[in-house]
Order: sequence, then structure tokens, then C-alpha cells
Amino acid sequence: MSGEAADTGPAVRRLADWSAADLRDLAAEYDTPLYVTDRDRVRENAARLRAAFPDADVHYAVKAHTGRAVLEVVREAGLGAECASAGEVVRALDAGFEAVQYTAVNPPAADLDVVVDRWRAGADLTVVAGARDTLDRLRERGFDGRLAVRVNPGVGAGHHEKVTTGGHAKFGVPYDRAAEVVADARADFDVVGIHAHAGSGISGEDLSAHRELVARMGELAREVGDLEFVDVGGGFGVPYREDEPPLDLPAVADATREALGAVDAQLAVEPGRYVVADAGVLLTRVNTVKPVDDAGATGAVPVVAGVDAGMTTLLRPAMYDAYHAIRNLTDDRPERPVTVAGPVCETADLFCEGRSMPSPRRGDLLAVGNAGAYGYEMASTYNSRPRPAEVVRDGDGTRLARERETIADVTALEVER
Ligand SMILES: Cc1ncc(COP(=O)(O)O)c(C=O)c1O
Ligand SMILES: N[C@@H](CCCC[NH3+])C(=O)O
Repeated sequence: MSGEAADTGPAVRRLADWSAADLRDLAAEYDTPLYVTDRDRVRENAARLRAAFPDADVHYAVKAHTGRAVLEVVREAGLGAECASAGEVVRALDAGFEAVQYTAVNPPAADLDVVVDRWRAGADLTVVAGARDTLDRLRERGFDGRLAVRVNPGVGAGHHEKVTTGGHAKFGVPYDRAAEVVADARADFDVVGIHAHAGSGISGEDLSAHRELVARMGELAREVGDLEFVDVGGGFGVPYREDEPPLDLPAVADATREALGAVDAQLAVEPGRYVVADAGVLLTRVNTVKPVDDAGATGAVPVVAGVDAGMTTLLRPAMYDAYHAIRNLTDDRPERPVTVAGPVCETADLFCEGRSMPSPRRGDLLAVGNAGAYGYEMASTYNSRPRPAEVVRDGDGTRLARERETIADVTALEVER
């Protein structure tokens, strides 16, 4: 296994590595559903990225986990910030990032207004534009600062079709028109880079797609010349299944450099998931247990375990059929097939179906692994269900990082006539 230098931590942290006693204490103190984020693990992951890409700019894709407690650790580790919206730009600047990148995908006017205002006020911002229209809208606002062109090199990868960006017309300017767009942009902006992103959750098997994307970006960089950076995106995957091997990050870094070839520009990468996924778990409590076949509740019949977290807390299983490890922290009873289901009125509101695990009882505490990336961030208030709380922990102890939302919070924006 690569990437195990002492100061960068092991390449993967499994759900079994978390202390059950600590997690039980946190659930008792802060209630459930509860996200727990370990800042030490964020530090290790960031350090492993820095070590694998010592000569590259590494920007953390803020979208994976926007919490201030995470952003501060990432900034201290020497990573930059890659943002997907004005809200993320504001969060990154507030967290003290000095240089911030904003990758604009069909940017709403309000986003451009905020970003250009911040730039005018002196923020060191690079805007990544993926359409000529976006360039026009930046010109209209008087922006003539640092700009990169997002290119669609026609190569996609990722853990699910819904998160594969390369090759989808929505993202970036087509590869064969990219040089022309860069040339146009040079008239009005300080064009510092080109950018591409294949997709999210790239595994070892996707490496050839990643290599191809990087090679195309290398070619383009040589063609257009005079760039500060070539950003080849993020998407580095992490193992979700207990027996899945971790990505060999140093090998990915070597392959990236080799595929890029000689360019007179800095390599840049922008991973999100890799930094935070295994730094987070979701704690949820069983509130209902019922046999799948009500008539014969004996032996190892499959059961449905109803829990207080659902697709409004952690959307990934419902949206991508994503696998997340689940561990019963209360007891280690004999196993049976268990469907873990949330409280939402949607059939998709399941964390797993018929998975073998210790027979659950009402009141049991379950931990859901790899919840640090795209967990809290994709939470919603559907069914008027308040979003969960989050605690962060590190060497200094544990503290509340995001309050539990209340029903009053959920209804607060309602305008009374
Ligand atoms: C433009 C861009 N950069 C970076 C990322 C980060 O991806 P990941 O969290 O998979 O590393 C994404 C998400 O897929 C993205 O859309
Ligand atoms: N939300 C996705 C990743 C997409 C990243 C956005 N480009 C996931 O949970 O896997």
C-alpha cells in the first residue's frame, strides 16, 4: 500500500477503525442523527495529497465539505480552495484562504455579482469559465482579472454516470474549440490557466481515462502556451467497501505527470472527496424494527431497521445507489439480512438492502462510514425534516461545529401575509 509515510497517516481509514465507545459518547451527548468529523484525519489526507503532488498546486474542492472547521485545517495544510458557487467563495475567503478559484458552471447572475464584487474589493480570485457566454457576462461586469478556461476533453470517469462530467456538454468548452476561446479571452482577461475535470470517484480502473484527459490537456497547454497552470481536476476515489483497496495516490501522481508531458506551466489538481470522505461518520439510531415477512418473525428472517437519518441526511445511497459501510455500535448479535431505512416517504430512502449485519434492536446506535464527503453538504429539509448536527474532533477534543436544525428553523423563511 502506498502513501503510508508516518506524517501522512494510513492510506485508508475504515469504519472499524473508529472507537465505538467514543462514538457512543458523542451520540449520548449530542443526540442523533449526528455527523462526526475528525480533523486529524483531514490533516492526514491533506498531507498525503501534498506529499504525492509536491510540485503541483493542490486545491481542495470545497463542495465536498464546506464546514469552517474543515476549511481551516485544509488551509493550514497548504491547500488552496476550489469553489463551485459564490457561497463557497465567501466561505473560503472567510476561512482565510488567500487565493481562491471559482469554477463557474452556468453561473447565476447573483454568483457573478458576488464574485466580481469580492475581486474588486481585492480578493485574489481566479475565475474558471466554461462558456463564451460566461466570458461576456464577466466583461459586462468589468472583470479583467485572472481567468482559466474550462475545457471538455470528451473523457469522463467516476463512480456513477451522474457524477461523470467529462464528455457531458454541460461542462466546459469543447476541446476542439478551446484554443480559440483561450485566444479570444486573452484580449480582455489575464488568462492564467486551462482546466478540466473528468468526474468524481475515480478508481484505479479509471486511470486510463484520467491519463487520457491529462494528456489532452498537456497537448492543449503546449498549443496555447504562456499559462501559469494546467488544472486537471479532482475526482480521486476512496474505498467505500470494506475490502476495496485504496487508490495508490503516488502512482496516480506519477501517471498524471507522465501523461501531462513537458509543459511550461504548473500542474494543478482539485480533489474534494479524498480529503474528507473517511474523516466523517454519520451516527443514527434505530427506532423501528420489523420483520420483512410479518407472519413469521423467527430465526434469521430479514428485517427492516428504521433509523432517524435518511436520504435527507445522507443522500448518496438514494441518488447513486452508493455503498456505505454500516456498523452496529450497540451490540454484536448474530447476523441477519437487514434493510436500513430512513423516515422519508420515498422508496429510495434506504441506506442498504438485505445486508448481513448484527440483528438490530430499537435504540441501537449505527455508524455509517465515509460520510465526510458529500454527506452534510447534500442534506436537505425535504419532508420538513431538520438537518442534523455536526461535531468536529481533533487532538484538542470535540466541539459542536454545526447546530442541529429545528422545525422552527425549517419554517422560518415562510412569509406571513
Ligand atoms: C470542477 C470540479 N472540481 C473538483 C471536484 C471534486 O471532485 P472530488 O470530490 O470527486 O474530488 C468536482 C466534483 O466532481 C468538480 O465538479
Ligand atoms: N455528490 C457526488 C460527487 C459529485 C461531485 C460534484 N462534481 C457524490 O457524492 O459522489
